[in-house]
Amino acid sequence: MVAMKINEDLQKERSKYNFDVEELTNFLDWGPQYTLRRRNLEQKVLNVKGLLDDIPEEYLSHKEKYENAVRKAVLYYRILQKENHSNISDEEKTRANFRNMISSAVFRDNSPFSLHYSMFIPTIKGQATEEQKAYWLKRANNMEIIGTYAQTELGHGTFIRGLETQATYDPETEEFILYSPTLSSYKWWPGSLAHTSNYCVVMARLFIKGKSHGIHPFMVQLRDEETHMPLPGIKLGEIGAKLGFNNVNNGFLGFENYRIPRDRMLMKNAQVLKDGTLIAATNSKLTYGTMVFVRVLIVNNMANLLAKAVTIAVRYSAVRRQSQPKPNEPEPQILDYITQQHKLFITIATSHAFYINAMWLWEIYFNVNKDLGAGKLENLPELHAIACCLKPISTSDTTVLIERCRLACGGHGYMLSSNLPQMYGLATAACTYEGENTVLLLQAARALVKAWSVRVEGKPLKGTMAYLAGTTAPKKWDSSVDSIVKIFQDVAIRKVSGAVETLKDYQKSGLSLEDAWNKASVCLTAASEAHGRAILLSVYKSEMDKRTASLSSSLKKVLLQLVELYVIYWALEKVSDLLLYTSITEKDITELQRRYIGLMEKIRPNAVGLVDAFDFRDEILNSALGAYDGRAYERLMEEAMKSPLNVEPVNETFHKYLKPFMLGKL
Ligand SMILES: CCCCCCCCCCCCCCCCCC(=O)SCCNC(=O)CCNC(=O)[C@H](O)C(C)(C)COP(=O)(O)OP(=O)(O)OC[C@H]1O[C@@H](n2cnc3c(N)ncnc32)[C@H](O)[C@@H]1OP(=O)(O)O
Ligand SMILES: Cc1cc2nc3c(=O)[nH]c(=O)nc-3n(C[C@H](O)[C@H](O)[C@H](O)COP(=O)(O)OP(=O)(O)OC[C@H]3O[C@@H](n4cnc5c(N)ncnc54)[C@H](O)[C@@H]3O)c2cc1C
Repeated sequence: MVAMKINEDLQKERSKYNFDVEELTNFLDWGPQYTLRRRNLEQKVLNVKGLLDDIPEEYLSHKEKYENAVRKAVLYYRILQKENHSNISDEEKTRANFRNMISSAVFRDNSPFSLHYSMFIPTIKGQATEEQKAYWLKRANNMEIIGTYAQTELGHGTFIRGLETQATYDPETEEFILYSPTLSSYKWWPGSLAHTSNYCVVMARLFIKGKSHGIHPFMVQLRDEETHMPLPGIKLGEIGAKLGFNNVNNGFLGFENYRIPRDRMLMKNAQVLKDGTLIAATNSKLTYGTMVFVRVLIVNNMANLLAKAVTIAVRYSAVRRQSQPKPNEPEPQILDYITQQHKLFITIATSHAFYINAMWLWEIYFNVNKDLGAGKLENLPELHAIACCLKPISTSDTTVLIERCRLACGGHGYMLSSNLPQMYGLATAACTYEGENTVLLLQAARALVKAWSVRVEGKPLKGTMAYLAGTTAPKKWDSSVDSIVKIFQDVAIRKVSGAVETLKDYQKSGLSLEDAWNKASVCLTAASEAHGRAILLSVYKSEMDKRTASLSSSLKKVLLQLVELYVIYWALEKVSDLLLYTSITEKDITELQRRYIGLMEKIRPNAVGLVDAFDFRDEILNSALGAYDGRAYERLMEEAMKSPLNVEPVNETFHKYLKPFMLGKL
């Protein structure tokens, strides 16, 4: 084997760490056993021939991209499927896959099967009866059928109660008749829907004897299992090219009185009996369960995306040299510029903050799910409220920080071969899908306004809302990390109380609740963001205090530096709130700024170590700029040579257009 030649600057960086990189990798993976599993799986998958692209995806046409993605997806999921056969619980599977990013080695974009795994299977698990599960889950897990989740329509995504697709029960034949009454009722967006899936869960409005009974899930066969032709009564197609997700095969779907048997309604929560009697769900929002699951998954996924982006940007910043601040001295590594550290170190810390919050949120999710299984619904609203804050904050912060990583790589970050633009495309999509961010913050605001009225009644508040019982009096500034975290809760209390007051004032002025809500909605989303930030900061700090107790003192020190950096970064970002709601002075702010710079200096020697600890194989980073060996320039040139335009020295457009044009003949 030829020894890998490592860029000298990177080599030097790697001799400077003052913590154990492997210990941090194990910590991030939720335990060393999961690091081992993840690496074994990566080894198995990435050795499969034909899985990685010779020609980068971006040089393919729209059609070729899809066809290539399906080819690779089949190879990839066959291996994953074998792994899934092992008899482990969903909780264990989640931990094992917490930092599984293999699919980004296979697709710079995303997989045409991602909806099958992220929504189709979870919907069967969450919405089907035991009997239905026994049949459909087996088929779906074996990939005998490929499915998706079709909820959004051309006319409505956010407002689920406004969906128009009809499922009318016919007791004569014991069938549902699916019908799309308008253009706006066409399903629009579901991934894999256009040409990949042959089944899908359709969310449709149930009608029995002319009466509407709200939205329910139906298992619908779309295509013939043998020929893959759309079945009569089904109108299917692809919605076209997008900013990202071009492998994902997002589609449209309409129904022309398409009949399905009664047992195709997923009936765990609500049932339609043969004679058309409806047994309603104990809570109509149980139908929204898959969305809650994916919102939790998204926080997890954002931590992974950020870790990838910052690995690329930090390694590149260690090998890139630019400018000459001191005469007669070599150009510094751009990583030595404080402004560069300001772009990057917060991204490392944010990734950690999201990992820790995602672990915490998964535990809550599993507990609520167990409760639901036992018929206990009381903790569902809190889970929904937390997910409605953390999903928007994690996706919007990730989008901003990936873009910052791209900018940190200068011109080379703009290259698709850096993989940063594609990652931006994936992150910004998540700001919209699975509940548009503003809309989710407004959902969280409903819960906060309710919590405020509980406080006003003098009743106790629970869980993540308990702190809202605190005083609204201005706070004395104290710059310890614990105090700043607490102050973020105080800021949230003030913002919630301010938003409630604003809402009431508008109502008092004669507006209806709905109009007052609309007028107050900027304050309401700000209150939800403040609540979400308070959760993120306090969970990151308290879980880190707990989880680092068993770590070596050297690693603990580095991790707590990142916690402090994160907390101070956000204090400085939200300084206007601190000026409004605490006794902070200009001098305190200057001290915070100095402390922030001091922390970056402490983190600087460990920067490459911290990103090495994310432990992404080069295939997974899939970037010319971020590989372990730091050969960024060589890889940029290698990637450039893959451009189809470099195959011939003179392009035919010269003879066809340029020459006649220059000769004045065109
Ligand atoms: C191995 C490989 C695996 C690969 C994985 C790789 C990882 C990648 C990550 C995943 C990739 C996925 C790819 C992309 C997937 C995108 C899929 C979609 O977008 S799909 C489409 C996604 N689409 C969307 O997300 C649509 C967004 N829209 C919505 O969710 C809803 O319409 C709404 C929530 C906005 C309003 O609903 P509405 O019915 O009008 O409700 P009201 O406002 O009237 O509130 C009434 C009461 O209900 C309460 N409540 C509400 N929800 C819930 C809940 N879930 N629970 C509990 N409670 C809930 C609420 O709090 C309120 O309580 P209260 O105040 O009265 O006490
Ligand atoms: C990449 C991608 C993949 C997707 N995959 C799927 C899928 O697999 N299956 C599926 O069913 N769907 C899917 N979707 C659809 C997605 O879930 C919806 O686009 C999303 O829920 C937002 O709904 P919308 O498009 O109707 O936006 P709209 O609700 O029309 O939002 C437009 C604007 O209106 C504002 N707005 C809307 N309602 C309110 C309100 N009540 N108060 C204040 N402001 C409001 C929003 O904040 C936003 O600024 C996908 C979307 C994308 C981008």
